[in-house]
Amino acid sequence: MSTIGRNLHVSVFGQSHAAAVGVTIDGLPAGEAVDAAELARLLARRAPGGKLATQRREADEPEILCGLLDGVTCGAPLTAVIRNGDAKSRDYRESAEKPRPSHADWPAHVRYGGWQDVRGGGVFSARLTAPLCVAGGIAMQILARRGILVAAHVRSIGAAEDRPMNPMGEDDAVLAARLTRPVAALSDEAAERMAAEVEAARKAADSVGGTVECMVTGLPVGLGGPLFDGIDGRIAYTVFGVPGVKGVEFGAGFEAARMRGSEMNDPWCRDEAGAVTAAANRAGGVVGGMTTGLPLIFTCALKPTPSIGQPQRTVSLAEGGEAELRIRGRHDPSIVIRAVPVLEAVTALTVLDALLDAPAVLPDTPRRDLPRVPEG
Ligand SMILES: Cc1cc2nc3c(=O)[nH]c(=O)nc-3n(C[C@H](O)[C@H](O)[C@H](O)COP(=O)(O)O)c2cc1C
Ligand SMILES: C=C(O[C@@H]1CC(C(=O)O)=C[C@@H](OP(=O)(O)O)[C@H]1O)C(=O)O
Repeated sequence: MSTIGRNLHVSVFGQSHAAAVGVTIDGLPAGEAVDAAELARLLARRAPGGKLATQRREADEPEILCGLLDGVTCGAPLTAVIRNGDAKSRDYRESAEKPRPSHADWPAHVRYGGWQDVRGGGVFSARLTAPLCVAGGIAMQILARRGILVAAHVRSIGAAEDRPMNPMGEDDAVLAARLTRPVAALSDEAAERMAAEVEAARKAADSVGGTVECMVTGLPVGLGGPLFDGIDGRIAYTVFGVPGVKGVEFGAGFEAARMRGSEMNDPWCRDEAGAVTAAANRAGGVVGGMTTGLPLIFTCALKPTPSIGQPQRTVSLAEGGEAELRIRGRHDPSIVIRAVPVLEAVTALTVLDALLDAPAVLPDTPRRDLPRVPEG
C-alpha cells in the first residue's frame, strides 16, 4: 500500500518513468504556512545528480495543485506532483526479462502477473521518495514552528564511521554544518572518508551500504502509546517503507541485548527547574512506546544499491534457464547519502501524525499529582 498515517493520511503515487510522481496529504492542520524555498532546499538534498549519486537529471520541482491558499494550508487535501523529465527506459529492456538481484523485479513480476511497470523499477523506485519529501518537508515546517526539530546524519558508509550524535542533544552549529558537506556527516573528516568509500565502490562497478542516525528534539513527554500505538513502532513502519532499509534500532538498540538492567536503565532525575527528566538516554527517547522528553534517536541500516555494474547471475524469463545480467543505467553507488532527507521526511510525518492523536485525557479532566492506586 502507498498510504501511511492514522490522522495525517499520506498517499504517494506515480512510477519512476511515468509522467509524474506525486503525493496527496489529507488531514493537514489548516492555517499552516508552507515556505516553498525551504521545501526546495529539502528536495535538493535528495535530488539525483552530482558526483556521488545517480546521473539521472531531475529538476524535482513540486507543483502544488490544491490544498494551499496564498501559501497557507486551508484544511483541504493537498496534492503535489513532480514531473519526471529524464527517464531512459531502454536501459531496462534487458532487466525486464532478466530480473535484477536484490531489486523488486522478480517478486513484482509474480505479484502483478507481468503487468507491472518495469521501467526504472516502476513504483518500487526510490523516485517515489521525492514526493515523500514534499509531504515530510511540509510536516517538518509545521513541527519546527512548535520547537520540534528532525535531523539525520550519515553514521557510516562501508568502513567509514562518523561519531554518534550526543543522545542528550546535539549542538545546533554541528547539525547546521552537516548540510554544507557532500555527505551529511558531523565532521569534514568523516564526510571525506565516506565519500572515498562511495568513490571506491563506484570505480569497482559496485555499491556500498551504511547507516543513518536520526534525532528528533523538542518532543513533549507521552507522545505515542501502548502496543501498536508505540511511537517507535510507528516510526519503524514508515522507515521500512523507504527502499533499501534493512534494519532500525532505537537508542542502544541491539546492544541492549548484551547489557544488564543496571547498565541500560536511564535514571529519572530533576532538571534545574525541578522538572522530571532522565540522566542518560540509552532508551533513545522512548519507553513503553511513549516519548520521554529526551531526544528520540534511532539508527537505520541501508543495504548497498542493488543495481551494480558488474555481471551478475540471474534467470532468463524469455528463454528459461539461468543467465548473466549486465545492468545498464544510472544508479547511486550508495543510497545512504540521499536517504538522509527521506528518513527525516518519514520521521516528521510520523511524529506529526502522532501529535494529531486524540488526547488520552480530556482538557477539562483534572490531572492528579499521584497515580490513583485502588484499595486492596
Ligand atoms: C535515495 C535512494 C536511492 C536509491 N537509488 C537506487 C538506484 O540508483 N538503483 C537501485 O537499484 N536502487 C536504488 N535504491 C534502492 C532500491 O530502490 C531498493 O533497493 C529496491 O526498491 C528494493 O527494495 P528493498 O531494498 O527495500 O528490498 C535507492 C534507494 C533510496 C532510498
Ligand atoms: C530517479 C531517482 O533515482 C533512481 C532510483 C532507482 C531505484 O531503483 O530506486 C534507480 C535509478 O533510476 P533510473 O534508472 O530511472 O535513473 C535512480 O536514478 C530519484 O531518486 O529521483
